[in-house]
Amino acid sequence: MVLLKMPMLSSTRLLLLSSPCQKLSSLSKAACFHGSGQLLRHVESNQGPLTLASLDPKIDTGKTNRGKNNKIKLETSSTKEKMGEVQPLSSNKFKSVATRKSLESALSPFNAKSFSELGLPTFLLERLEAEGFKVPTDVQAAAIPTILKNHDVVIQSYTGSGKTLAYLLPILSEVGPLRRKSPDCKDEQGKKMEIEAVIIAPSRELGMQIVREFEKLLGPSDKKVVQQLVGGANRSRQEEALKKNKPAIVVGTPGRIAEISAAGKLHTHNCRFLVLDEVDELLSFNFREDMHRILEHVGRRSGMDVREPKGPTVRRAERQTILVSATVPFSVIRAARSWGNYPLLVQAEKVTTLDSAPISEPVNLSKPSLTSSKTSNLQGQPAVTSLPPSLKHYYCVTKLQHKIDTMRRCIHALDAKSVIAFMNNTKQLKDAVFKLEARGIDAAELHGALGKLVRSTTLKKFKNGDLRVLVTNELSARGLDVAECDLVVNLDLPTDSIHYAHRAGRTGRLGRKGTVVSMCEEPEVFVVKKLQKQLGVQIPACDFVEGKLVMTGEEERTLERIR
Ligand SMILES: Nc1ncnc2c1ncn2[C@@H]1O[C@H](COP(=O)(O)OP(=O)(O)OP(=O)(O)O)[C@@H](O)[C@H]1O
Repeated sequence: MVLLKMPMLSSTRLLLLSSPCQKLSSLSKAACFHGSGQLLRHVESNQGPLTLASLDPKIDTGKTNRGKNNKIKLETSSTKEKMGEVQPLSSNKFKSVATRKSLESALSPFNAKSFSELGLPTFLLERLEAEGFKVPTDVQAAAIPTILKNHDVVIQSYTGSGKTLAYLLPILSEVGPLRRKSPDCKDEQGKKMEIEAVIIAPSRELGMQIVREFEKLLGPSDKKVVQQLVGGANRSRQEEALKKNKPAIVVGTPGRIAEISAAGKLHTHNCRFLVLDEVDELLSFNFREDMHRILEHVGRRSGMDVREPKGPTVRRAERQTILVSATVPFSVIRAARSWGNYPLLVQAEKVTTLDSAPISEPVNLSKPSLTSSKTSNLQGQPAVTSLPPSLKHYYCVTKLQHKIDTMRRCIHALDAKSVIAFMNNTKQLKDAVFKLEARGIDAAELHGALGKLVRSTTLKKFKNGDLRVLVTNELSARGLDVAECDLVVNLDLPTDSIHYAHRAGRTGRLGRKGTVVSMCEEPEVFVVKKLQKQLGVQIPACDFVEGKLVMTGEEERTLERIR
């Protein structure tokens, strides 16, 4: 077998403006990334110098009863480069993958210990066992002890590597019926229950998925401990449920959480955990006002002086802030420094200071500035691994009017069972579905303009395998977890490398195999080349001939030379 190895390059945000509509959305997002700092009340200078000694994980941070084995391994730099692998066509089997059993050990994210070594309470360990979670993933093994030690964290690890449980387990260790009960812990019956953890996600689908993950571990009798507060659902019913069930954990979208909070129906001043899942998306312009309210209110007691000296050795008087995403641009690092208390960066199995974080400023690659000094400075920076190592990437040049036909040939060539196809323009999704169905492929559209019932039903059908293709837009690019998805097709190229990473990450989850095929017209090939460079992955040209995927570009000739 011939392997082509190439070092990962810095995953700097790209701005590729290929249509007026994309241009607008990209620009507004870029504006918000730059502008998010203006939201912030605390400035960096409040925090004092950050030293490794001050981060000593063995120092007691105020809470008791922590596990003994949860020392945090701090690394001061993240300069190890990971190697991507590209295999020649002949070695590809393109089998569809349906179950956890099919994890490839070489690419598996499970190199860690057992859950019992991470300092989790017994009840929770029992629930994990019962639900079939046997071994923590690398990011879980690093993040769980760090959060249990009260550190604010930024968790960055590639898509499908288990980031949800990485924050959910430490929260359940401290909040709700599975928690570690310490002597001073008040009984629920003796004390008015308050919200102790708030989790924010950018979409209703992702919010509901997180709630299901909580419910799985809480079990049927305790599932009211968590409540979803997502948009699109009946607000007064949600407010009534809050009053009646007194949940300890709420999971929701920024708009709905901010709305209920502003109405005085959500009491979060004593909240201990604030999680922003897909934080880079939550920093976008669309969520700006709601996020401002949430960050100002959750876990912030009135009268508390937020300018008090901070430090990991000080008993926490305010919330613990946990920021999570597969992509961490500089705006997130800046936000973490401003909102957090000595935050640490957890990247896969490593825990480092934010100082050693790779900094990625947006670079507009629609201009011919690739060789400018700014770009060349980025070359030496460590790679940000946002993509699962098990993914295979290809692009296929095809005329606009032939894209659906090319996709049909792609699905058959790869024998793909569960496909997510992304388009940029919502209005074109229906037409794509119509054409796929005309070719005998079960498909449905999913986007934000559909009613909540249609959205839930479509997603359920896709997860159950009743639909072969889900045709969607950016709504489904973030967080959506469908284990069986074995192919992602970009019917339109994404606007930048961050969007590419999240779309691609819907397949190849948790070490499974997955393929990403981007369809483009000849004049767009340069965009693929730039994505390839930014992401540090090989994206060879391919076509689908006689029911097979064949590589057609210079990469194939390179492979021939190596052979
Ligand atoms: N330790 C584990 N053992 C087995 N399965 C796990 C484990 N941890 C997580 N999973 C499962 O792996 C899948 C992917 O996890 P999750 O959605 O948290 O990934 P993620 O890193 O948040 O991805 P994304 O960046 O796309 O949101 C989920 O179905 C989850 O239940």
